[in-house]
Amino acid sequence: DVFTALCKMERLAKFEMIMKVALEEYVLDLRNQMEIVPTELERFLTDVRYQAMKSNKEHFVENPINAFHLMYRMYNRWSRISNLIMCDECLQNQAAKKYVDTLSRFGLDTHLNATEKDVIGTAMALIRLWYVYNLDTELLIRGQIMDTITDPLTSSDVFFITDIADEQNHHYAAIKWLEALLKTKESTADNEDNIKEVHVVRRLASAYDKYGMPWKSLEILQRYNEFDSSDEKVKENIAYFRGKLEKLPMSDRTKQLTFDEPKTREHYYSLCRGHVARPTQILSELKCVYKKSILPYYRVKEEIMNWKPRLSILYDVVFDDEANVFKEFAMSNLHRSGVVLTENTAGFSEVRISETAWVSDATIPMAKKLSKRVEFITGLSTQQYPVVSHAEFFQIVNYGSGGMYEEHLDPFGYLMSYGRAFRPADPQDLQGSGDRIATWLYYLSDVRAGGATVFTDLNVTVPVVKGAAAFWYSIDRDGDLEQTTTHAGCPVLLGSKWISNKWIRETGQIFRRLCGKTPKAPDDI
Ligand SMILES: O=C(O)CCC(=O)C(=O)O
Ligand SMILES: [Fe+2]
Repeated sequence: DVFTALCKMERLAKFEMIMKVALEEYVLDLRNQMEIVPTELERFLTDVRYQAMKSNKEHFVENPINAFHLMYRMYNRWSRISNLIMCDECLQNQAAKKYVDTLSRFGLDTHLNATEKDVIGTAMALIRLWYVYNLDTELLIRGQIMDTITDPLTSSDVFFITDIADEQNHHYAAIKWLEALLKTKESTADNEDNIKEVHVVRRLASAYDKYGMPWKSLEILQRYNEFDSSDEKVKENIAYFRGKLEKLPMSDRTKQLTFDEPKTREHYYSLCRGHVARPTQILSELKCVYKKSILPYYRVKEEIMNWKPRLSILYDVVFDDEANVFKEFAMSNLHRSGVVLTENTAGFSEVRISETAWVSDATIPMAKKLSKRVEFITGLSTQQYPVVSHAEFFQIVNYGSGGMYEEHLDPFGYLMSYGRAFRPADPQDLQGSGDRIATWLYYLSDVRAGGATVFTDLNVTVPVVKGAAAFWYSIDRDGDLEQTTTHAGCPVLLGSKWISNKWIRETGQIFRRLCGKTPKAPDDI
């Protein structure tokens, strides 16, 4: 997959530049051979010249609308063009051979090519961002997200996106998007793609019908017919819906359009938007301190976000060049992030859209350095041994377009002993090192918007601040799970989010995390 990591999408945008050059050469060669250049190819080349100029700019795909445009073009248009050039008999042609050669000379690996899953992934990203951040649908279609503006979504883009939304049971979104598209159609004379207002009207009517509101479909069509009665299809549709409605009992005519995202996630979304206020009583007890480390000369800026369980943000704990070393390492080692799914199985799932690389302290000196820093600041051991380690390898993560990680707890053990039926992926490892006692999360990048780490029980939103780290205990001093450390990584709205996790295990901390005066005493690090 490509959509699952922003850095892969950036590579894809660069890849397109090379494809564009190869295509230009191909057209030139055809002309020199006095061959006919297919009009589709000519038209595409004009478009792609203009597009690739923009998509080659840095940070381009960090905008999810751009990410969608790029993927859509790659999957739908480039693949058609490639088929056109590389058909069996065409490959006899010198120009076509050269085209293929140029691509392979640049080592363009096929797995970087966009697949259907990628286009769907970037379309779903737009839907997700729209409902999580309450984005204005019309503005979004016009290409605006917050204060950034880019190429609008065309009518056929919106048709594609709403089809995906419908398939994935986001019917509310599909209807709202079509309604907004209709409004933009009404307010502009734009009729690109030959998609006219009437086409949108009929789609919207059909979407309402599928949703179980055929009377709304009828209403929409009738309204359109009053204004323009020349369309025969609309008249047919009106007759069809009249007939359908007559057969429908009155009791089935009451359904209204309602927001269909699970209610349980609404709180998580509010936190992502930064809209949850905490009680003044709690806020008044929080503070910022210069925290002592285990080195006598080293102190760090700590913002305490919660006392029990202890949750803090540490500032200026990783420098830009250090973060770059991690990112560089990760870029060539990324794989889709896994999650524990069921008994004994780990896997990929839609709850986590990102890619991951693991790095041990022995692999690169920077990993050792940053591990040690965690140890200096927290006082906990991060020592790695061949068998039983005190902490895990660093997990470096890059999120994808609209990428997020839904609510979860970091320790594995709760899967075993806290009422859930299934066991962790690697019980042997847990027997040796114990469970994840604490999480240290380095923020290796800034983002323009979104992507906060939110704690849904504590009502804490930790923003993405490059150079900072979040640190919290997931298991209390008594060895019990801190259920309230349930947290999530919010969808990234604008930007490329990089983090690196260090999970600290129970073993090795016995003389480092001392008991409190009472079994449940808050941590005081
Ligand atoms: O990306 C984030 O903000 C949270 C990530 C996280 O919770 C995890 O990787 O376990
Ligand atoms: Fe986590």
